[in-house]
Amino acid sequence: MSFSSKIFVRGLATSAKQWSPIKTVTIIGSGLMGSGIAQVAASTGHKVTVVDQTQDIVDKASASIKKSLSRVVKKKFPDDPKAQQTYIADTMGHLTLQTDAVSAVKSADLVVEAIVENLDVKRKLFATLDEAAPQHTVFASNTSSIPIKDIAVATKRGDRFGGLHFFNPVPMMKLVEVIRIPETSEETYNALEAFGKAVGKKTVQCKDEKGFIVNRLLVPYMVESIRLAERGDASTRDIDVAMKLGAGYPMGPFELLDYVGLDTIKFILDGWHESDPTNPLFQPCESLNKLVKENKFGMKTGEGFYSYDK
Ligand SMILES: C[C@H](O)CC(=O)SCCNC(=O)CCNC(=O)[C@H](O)C(C)(C)COP(=O)(O)OP(=O)(O)OC[C@H]1O[C@@H](n2cnc3c(N)ncnc32)[C@H](O)[C@@H]1OP(=O)(O)O
Ligand SMILES: NC(=O)c1ccc[n+]([C@@H]2O[C@H](COP(=O)([O-])OP(=O)(O)OC[C@H]3O[C@@H](n4cnc5c(N)ncnc54)[C@H](O)[C@@H]3O)[C@@H](O)[C@H]2O)c1
Repeated sequence: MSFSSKIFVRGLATSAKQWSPIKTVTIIGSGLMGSGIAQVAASTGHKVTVVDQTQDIVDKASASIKKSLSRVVKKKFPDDPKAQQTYIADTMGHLTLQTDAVSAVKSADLVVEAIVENLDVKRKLFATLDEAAPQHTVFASNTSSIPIKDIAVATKRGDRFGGLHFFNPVPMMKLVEVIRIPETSEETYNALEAFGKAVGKKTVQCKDEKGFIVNRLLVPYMVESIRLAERGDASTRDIDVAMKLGAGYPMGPFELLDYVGLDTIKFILDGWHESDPTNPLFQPCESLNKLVKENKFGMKTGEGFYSYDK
């Protein structure tokens, strides 16, 4: 085979690899979001490896995925226990949970990061994975608020980097936002969008701007709800009832704040205030700061705007 045709074939092979659908996925972070993303990827036939820091954490993630699956199958296969068990067994059969991130990316087509919302920790992780993952592997972050470009700079694969922003709870929320940075190649964007659809979500595309689409609208709405209560215009309960019955929302803003986590919302708001200090929507919120200072993060700690049985 001539030299030029070898280049041509290799080129096709390389680019063909970038065009082939994503089949093997590694998810780093098995918390609220990582376990949900793993669940929907495994239940749609993808080979999934989930990584977290300790065996105890991944064991807990396995239990939480099984618990969520048991809720899903009751609706998917009503009155058919055999089909329910088969679906759960097949999904769990596609899942490997471990604590070694480097070995977990060795044969990944896609790596989705869903670890703590901390830029330095995300950058450190991606820099390590960039050395370990194959050339064709696409990287994506599930970050709520950090610009994807600020994470991607830690790697040498900006053309194979994007954002996949899923919503909580992942098995129930039908949307995934697909975010591209200027370097994201067409092949990468197409692969990310196809993966979002393959796991059963509706995809939307947005620029790498603050909060992408949903959070840019939802976080200010939730914080404005707190300011409305701070002014004494209405109680948290009445504001929740009003938005559920008056606007058809499944949860009121204070229920949602406690559901997503007050620490997460404060992190997002503080980041946006720092980068745009005069924007009235991003001004610090006293009640939010007080609850977070008291470690009252909402459902995850048993108390936020409301109290929960832990
Ligand atoms: C900040 C981030 O970056 C971005 C975000 O994520 S912002 C947050 C986005 N998410 C939202 O806005 C969530 C809004 N809330 C909702 O959509 C709904 O309240 C909800 C889907 C969470 C719960 O559904 P709802 O009908 O209100 O109540 P619920 O009785 O808990 O669930 C009904 C059924 O849904 C299914 N379900 C709910 N949660 C589930 C889960 N985690 N796993 C599997 N199935 C679930 C179950 O079948 C459940 O029936 P069951 O209780 O008999 O098992
Ligand atoms: N909670 C939400 O509603 C929501 C929705 C969409 C996106 N997000 C984003 O998803 C990401 C994860 O959020 P979450 O709510 O699942 O958090 P979480 O705290 O539930 O889970 C984070 C997990 O990452 C693990 N982790 C941290 N550092 C790690 C490392 N270096 N290597 C491996 N694992 C590590 C932690 O042990 C933990 O299990 C964040 O970037 C967040 O902004 C959150």
